[in-house]
Amino acid sequence: MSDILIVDDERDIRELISDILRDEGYQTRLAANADDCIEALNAAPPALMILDIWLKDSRMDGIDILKTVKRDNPGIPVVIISGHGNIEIAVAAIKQGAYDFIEKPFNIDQLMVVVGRAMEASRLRRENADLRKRDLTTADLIGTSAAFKALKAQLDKVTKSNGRVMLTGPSGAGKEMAARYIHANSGRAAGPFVSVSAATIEPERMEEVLFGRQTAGRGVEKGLLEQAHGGVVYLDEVADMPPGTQSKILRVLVEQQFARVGGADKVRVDLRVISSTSRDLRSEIASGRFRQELYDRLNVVPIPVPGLEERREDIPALARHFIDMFHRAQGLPQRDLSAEAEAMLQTMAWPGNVRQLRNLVERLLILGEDTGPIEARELPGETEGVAEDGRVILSGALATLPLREARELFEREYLLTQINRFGGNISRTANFVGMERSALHRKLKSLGVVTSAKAGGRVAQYGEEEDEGED
Ligand SMILES: Nc1ncnc2c1ncn2[C@@H]1O[C@H](COP(=O)(O)OP(=O)(O)OP(=O)(O)O)[C@@H](O)[C@H]1O
Repeated sequence: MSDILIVDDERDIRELISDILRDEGYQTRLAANADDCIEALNAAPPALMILDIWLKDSRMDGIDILKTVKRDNPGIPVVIISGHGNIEIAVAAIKQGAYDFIEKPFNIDQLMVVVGRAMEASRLRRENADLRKRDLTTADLIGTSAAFKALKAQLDKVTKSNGRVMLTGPSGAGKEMAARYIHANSGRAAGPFVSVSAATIEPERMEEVLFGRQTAGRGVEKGLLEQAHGGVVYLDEVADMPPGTQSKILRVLVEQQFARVGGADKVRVDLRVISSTSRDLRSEIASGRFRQELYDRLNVVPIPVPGLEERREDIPALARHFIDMFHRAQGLPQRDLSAEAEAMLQTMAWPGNVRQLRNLVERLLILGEDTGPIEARELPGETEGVAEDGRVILSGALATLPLREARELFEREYLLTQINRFGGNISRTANFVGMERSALHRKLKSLGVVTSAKAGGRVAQYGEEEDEGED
């Protein structure tokens, strides 16, 4: 990401700019029209773009390309080249997000000043983004539960080797985080960590994205595998890999080398492969969707990553960790968690695992109060209920109480609800809940529930006795 993409329909001009910049030590890539430009952007985002406004034989002009870049790659600074006297267009381009402009004809010094400034801005922006990303992705793994400790012990063991690791576990449980942990604590920590999400790469572009491209005009554009040289390549959700990609990856693993698209040279890269799946690969293999040979090569050390519900003990520490993180990275308020909110978080269902917790914390910090602890009432309307798998979901209020008090609260609310359902009719209620009428009366009395025969409204309540409601 330290090269400059020069987009100009006039060959002399783009080559002149390129020569000047290369003399100054920059790497350049050239594009003559919108299609070449978009292709180059997709192959790898450059550190800077120099873009001519008028492009002949191009399906988009410079302003349209600028808009596309600002939409898809807002971090790339774009310097516009405008014709002499076209100051309005240059101003319009700046409004669309261009970093600066140079007017034709320009001299070398002007060009170098603008490019120097833009590259510096780009470097700072990247550094910032990297810092933020590191903050969000490679922070220490949080957890003290038994399930987490078992995971950590396995991760620590594999940091010392170079073996291929397959992380399994539900989505959002922290598989990529675990892979980053292995990388950061291994001998490859100084090398790159490159994440490949095969499902999101268009199958037609897969080879180019993975293996890179080699052309006479543009030289070498490194693919993801080459970018990961000396480090770790993380194959995310391998079960989502189209069959063609599975074969290609398998061949690289077997041959330990590959060729770039359009190139004959064999490229050898030094990689550690860590992959992940949230699906059962054995059944994917059985149904013919995943190749057994690839599975055997990737699954050298399988490590299961537990879902959040298997490590509820870690939820408060994780929630506090995310509060700190969002405070530092985004300036969101640093709030504590009330005991009820904490208990409620620990009893909720977490189908989206740690990611869901992180998103919830972010939402609470954005939408909630600026000060004071996060309270249970701010949490999503999860209350007691019976989950699909038959487990009871408890609210924070119940979860913080001793059993006797929790049972009393439950019984009172349960019986109130039933009496109201049956319109205050104690016989029918007793029949439904499976108690003798007299026993139910005693129970209600001990719980402080009074019933009222008044028509309409809530006919049973907790509190002062009004009259002996009867059927
Ligand atoms: N133990 C942990 N400590 C701190 N943060 C964690 C931990 N586990 C996961 N996270 C955070 O939870 C979020 C989801 O984790 P990650 O992306 O690693 O999950 P994943 O299992 O790879 O998900 P998917 O399979 O959907 O890609 C990330 O923001 C990550 O930083």
